[in-house]
Amino acid sequence: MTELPKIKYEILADADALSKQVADWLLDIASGTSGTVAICLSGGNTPRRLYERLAAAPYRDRFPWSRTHVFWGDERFVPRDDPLSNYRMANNALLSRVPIPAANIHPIPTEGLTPEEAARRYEQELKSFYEATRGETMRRLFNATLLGLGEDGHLASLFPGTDALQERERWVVAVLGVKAETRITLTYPALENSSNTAFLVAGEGKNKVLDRFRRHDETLPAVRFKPLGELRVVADESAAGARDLHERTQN
Ligand SMILES: O=C1O[C@H](COP(=O)(O)O)[C@@H](O)[C@H](O)[C@H]1O
Repeated sequence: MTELPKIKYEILADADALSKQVADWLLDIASGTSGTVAICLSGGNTPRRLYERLAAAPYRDRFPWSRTHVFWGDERFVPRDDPLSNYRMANNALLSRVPIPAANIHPIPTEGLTPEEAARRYEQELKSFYEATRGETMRRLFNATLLGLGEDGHLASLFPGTDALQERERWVVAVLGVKAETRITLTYPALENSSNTAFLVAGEGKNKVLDRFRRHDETLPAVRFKPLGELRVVADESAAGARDLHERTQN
């Protein structure tokens, strides 16, 4: 039988409480890290409130932005100003509002390249960053990784039934033909190389998939994710369902 990873579940009253919990968690990690802090951001809608919170007091002034680098776990292959762009969402909600150096922002390229070239280029950027800042101390690629849980169990743009799920060498691949727009996604080996990871899960629409996740339904890409560091699931009550309220940690 596959050994189950230890997962910490945190169930918060609503999406606002969820965003505060995750903002505090990120601030703790960043403050407790000496030197460069690398955060892998998620896209979609769920993290928007968190990003807005980080851009406001007290987080805006307390966060060590000057030594923080941000990356993305996945991107839609659209121009940066497209409403679907994960970069655009994070930039509007957070990055354009805090004193983070432009050189510390590492968007997935989506213009002037083929999807395959974009994936290769981002992989090279991640590897260069890793070698420059992580090699000597054997630290993880990311200090913190944020992930969403899609209703079909996808994380980043690792969708059920796709070849990307089998990838163990490449750190970044292009995913064509699943969604209307091509995606660029980090693969399991890159996403798993994180000291701390949190799935952010909010809203009633996530009820069924979160239930399947908790039952370790291995058909879900999110269940097959086995990070090297700590893993937590931070959910609101509508995603978790009332029966979960007294059952907050699971091995
Ligand atoms: O398409 C995507 O969806 C997932 C889940 O988004 P959510 O808003 O339903 O939590 C997201 O994590 C990913 O970055 C995004 O590209």
